[in-house]
Amino acid sequence: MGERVDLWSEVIKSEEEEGGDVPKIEAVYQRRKKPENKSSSEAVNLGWLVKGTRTSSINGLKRDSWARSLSTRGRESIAVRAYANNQPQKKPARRKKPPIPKGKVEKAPDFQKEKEYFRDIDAFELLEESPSPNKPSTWTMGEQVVPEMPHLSTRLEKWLISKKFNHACGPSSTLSKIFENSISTHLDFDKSFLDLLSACGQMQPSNFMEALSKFCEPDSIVKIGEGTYGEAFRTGSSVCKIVPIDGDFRVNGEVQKRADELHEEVILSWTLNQLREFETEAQNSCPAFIKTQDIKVCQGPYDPILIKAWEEWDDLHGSENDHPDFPEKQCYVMFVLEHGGKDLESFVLLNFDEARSLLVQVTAGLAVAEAAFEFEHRDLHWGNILLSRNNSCTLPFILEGKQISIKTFGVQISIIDFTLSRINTGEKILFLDLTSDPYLFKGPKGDKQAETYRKMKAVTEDYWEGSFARTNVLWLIYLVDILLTKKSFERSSKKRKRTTVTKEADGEV
Ligand SMILES: Nc1ncnc2c1ncn2[C@@H]1O[C@H](COP(=O)(O)OP(=O)(O)OP(=O)(O)O)[C@@H](O)[C@H]1O
Repeated sequence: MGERVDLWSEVIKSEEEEGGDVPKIEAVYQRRKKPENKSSSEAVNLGWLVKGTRTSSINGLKRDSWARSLSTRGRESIAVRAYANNQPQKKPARRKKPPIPKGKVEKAPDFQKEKEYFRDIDAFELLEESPSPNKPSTWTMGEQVVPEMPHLSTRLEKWLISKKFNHACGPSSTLSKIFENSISTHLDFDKSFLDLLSACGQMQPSNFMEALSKFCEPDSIVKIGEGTYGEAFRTGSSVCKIVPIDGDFRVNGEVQKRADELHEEVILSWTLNQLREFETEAQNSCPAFIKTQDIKVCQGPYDPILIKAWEEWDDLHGSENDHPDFPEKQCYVMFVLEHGGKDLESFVLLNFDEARSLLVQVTAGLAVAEAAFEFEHRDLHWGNILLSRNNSCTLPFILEGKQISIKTFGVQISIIDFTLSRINTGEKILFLDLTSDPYLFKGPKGDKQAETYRKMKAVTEDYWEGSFARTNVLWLIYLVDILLTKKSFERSSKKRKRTTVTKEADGEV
């Protein structure tokens, strides 16, 4: 996260330390650190940096698989209008904004009382400013260098600064109390973090366990999977995927994702959720993408219960990830998802009908999302297709107004992990610029997954913001290959016999 301005908590803390009214002038000797520039171009450089150290043993990195090493995740978005001018492609019908679940949006605080209070004291001049001609962003106080003003731009701003650096002037301590519970946390966060919080319907990050205990008894939490960025835990009937963000140290050998990237992934997840609305007038709907039930920003170290769950999984499966030792201030995004079952890599398909249904569901799902949002998954390897068995016979899909019923043979798929995905929400195009991740295209020759990334690169010609539905087709071809070469069915001897007979009748060996 960028530099935070937490004047309120400092003011309040210093008041408490002073024991109330004793005025004390404190000098500030540190120059305010320049905020980190977090533009995507810098992220690109950072990515290279990480790649450079990746193969070395710095930090004892555990992950080194190219397939799971997308270090540069500079997710980007461009406005639809700008995009439409460049591309001879049809802009999709504007859809209503992604729905934030009803009842989950917290009410914004009403600052009316506080505003009136400050209007009343507006006549006060609270601080004598003496801008340094040499350093416009600093004020001088003798030898001391005073931090530059945060962008609060009100009388409040001046009062806060005066309170911080000259306790003798300004109104009494009651002022700080007025805002204590309402805006102190807001002053604490940078813009992209606030945007992320807002997309999650929050004013401030939640406590980890408070958030998790809404879904299950904490003791029942079990780790069920892991990716480079996320740890997945089963919490009752849901799955919580926890992604650390904004920290200045690497996790699993990768630079942590930034709040603005996660903000886009949050929008993308809510947008795909719209496809699950089967209204009568719906033009495009399908149940093929994992249902996002909630998304929360959390803060704090991993709870001992989560650490225990992590260690138990590590004992059984041998984790590729780092042990989750996070500091007090660590922030995360917690995706609360429907449990989608097992990934295709470990799921045992019982017969050809199940394999065929899997292919049809994935194909239809991609077709629907493509029609609705120009969606391209761009990373549909067998770890990102989950399967579960249920008693369903068919599943409803609507493609461009046409209702389709797909036979499931008792198997239902859920597509997950939209990190590389591209989507046109009707307001923005969200995509990941893979140009900045050359390592992704350097996987082993002949490996189906590696070849698929390379084919995508050839199709898009590195213009990743563009719409290239063919990338979806490339992943379908990959999927067929995987089913043919890497999956086998348990077959009864009776069935095997019948197959042989049929083949012989057809003149096949
Ligand atoms: N909704 C879900 N239901 C069941 N299992 C899930 C679910 N979401 C994630 N998982 C499990 O957690 C694993 C990691 O999830 P995911 O692929 O989304 O993480 P990631 O960090 O984004 O991965 P990557 O390394 O591909 O970037 C999955 O392979 C799967 O085993």
